Amino acid sequence: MARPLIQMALDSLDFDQTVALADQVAPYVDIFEIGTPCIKYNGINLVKALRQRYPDKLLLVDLKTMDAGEYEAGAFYAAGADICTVLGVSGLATIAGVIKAAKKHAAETQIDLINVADKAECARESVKLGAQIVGIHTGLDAQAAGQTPFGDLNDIARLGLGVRISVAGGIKQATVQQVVEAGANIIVVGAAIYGAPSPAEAAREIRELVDAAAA
Ligand SMILES: O=C([C@H](O)CO)[C@H](O)[C@H](O)COP(=O)(O)O
Repeated sequence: MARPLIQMALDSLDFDQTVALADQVAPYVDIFEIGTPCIKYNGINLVKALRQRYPDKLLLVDLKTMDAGEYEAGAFYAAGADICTVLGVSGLATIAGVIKAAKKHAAETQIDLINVADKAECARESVKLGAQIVGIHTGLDAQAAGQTPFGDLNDIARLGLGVRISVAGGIKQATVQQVVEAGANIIVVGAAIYGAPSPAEAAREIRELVDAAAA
């Protein structure tokens, strides 16, 4: 199995704390995600700052675009994003717009299936349009209501879409093995790292667990 990637969800609102957290976990993660609240609060300058500080890391901007796909995402790809997210619920025209913007910058598009009713259909159509990553995502509010991403991950993995699958939603040390075995290629971790007494130590543990599960 190809080594799954670990994506660190940087979900603080504070610019300096976000960069400091990135510095702590950098040795153990493959992708820095600028989370949705963080990008709304800090804007494109944070993308530029992380791009300059980490030229070799993958950088995902969790725009969760809902409209004006090409227009909104284009600026973030130009600033250095490798991946931007677009909501599956936005519809195919918006998804196509983000994909068009990504192609202009030789970058990638991730579909976020959060709150999509027919996830299989949305994933299939998005992949036909050219999306490279399908994101299974139980958001923070849904997590608080007791939901998990595991059932959806199994359903989407079974489709054999031939693109990478990302999984997000409360993934922690105890569930890393399960999601790797279910077929996730990108493991997104936020609170289990930034909420730990030592984020660096938590990220190191997760790296070890992901690599062991994939071995
Ligand atoms: O995308 C996220 C959330 O919707 C806020 O934008 C989180 O970054 C994602 O859920 C990962 O964080 P954890 O669930 O805390 O691991």
